[in-house]
Amino acid sequence: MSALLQATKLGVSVAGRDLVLDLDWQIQAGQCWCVIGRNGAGKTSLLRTLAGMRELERGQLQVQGRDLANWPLSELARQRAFLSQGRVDAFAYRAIETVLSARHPYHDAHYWESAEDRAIAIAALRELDVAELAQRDVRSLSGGERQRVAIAALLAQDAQLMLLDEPANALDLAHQVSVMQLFARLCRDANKAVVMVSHDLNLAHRSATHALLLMGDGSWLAGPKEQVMSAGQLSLCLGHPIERFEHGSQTLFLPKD
Ligand SMILES: Nc1ncnc2c1ncn2[C@@H]1O[C@H](COP(=O)(O)OP(=O)(O)OP(=O)(O)O)[C@@H](O)[C@H]1O
Repeated sequence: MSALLQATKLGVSVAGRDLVLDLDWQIQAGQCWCVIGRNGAGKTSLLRTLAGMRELERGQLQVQGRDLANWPLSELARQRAFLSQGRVDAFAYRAIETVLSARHPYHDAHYWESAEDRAIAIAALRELDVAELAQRDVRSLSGGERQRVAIAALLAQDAQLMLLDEPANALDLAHQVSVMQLFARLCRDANKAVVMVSHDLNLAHRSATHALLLMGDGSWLAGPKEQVMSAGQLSLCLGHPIERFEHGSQTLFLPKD
């Protein structure tokens, strides 16, 4: 079976600087990838390229064996969803409306949302613990509440591949843990795949099965997390010495003084 996403000799550069060089990478159903790198290493640029929101400069990118450029947009939107970092709401939409808008890729045959769309949207808001905010103007929500509504919309889109730029951003501790557990569960039990950018090594290690380290000079390292998330590799990647500890069933990473 084809990989959900396959990059071959993929290159990403910005303003003449190579951020990612010759990336050969496959994402399979059931895998949860975290993307790690220091500020400016190219994580967002890579994610936007994978989502088709940034022009493919070098190499090949295939979704389920078909070149990304050859996917009709609404069909692609049923296969992959993208959660961007930060959002600006200019208009007075209710939270439920922003989640329902994620159902548009399923509306080829009808304009208005169906009862099923509504049920899916409400279930997604409940999953993210924001059902009671359904009728609120999104502009009145706190940063963390708005982020959870955005994740609810992503769930309602029901794509197999989810590309997430810092999904735990702005969330309190309890919701950081529950959201990361949710993505891990969707990969493990619902055959989804996740690629998420994270600056929190401990949370990332708990939920991910695999890791992609971007070294900032174009080089990269990809593989199962136990191979890739070593203290040495992470120290190199993040430009600061890091220690790795095993604590019961948990792995912890701490920066050295
Ligand atoms: N339009 C642009 N012109 C010049 N440089 C840009 C442009 N867009 C992005 N960059 C630069 O490209 C680099 C990669 O940016 P990117 O947002 O992908 O980094 P990142 O790894 O996601 O960083 P962070 O951890 O800070 O979110 C940064 O140095 C950024 O300043």
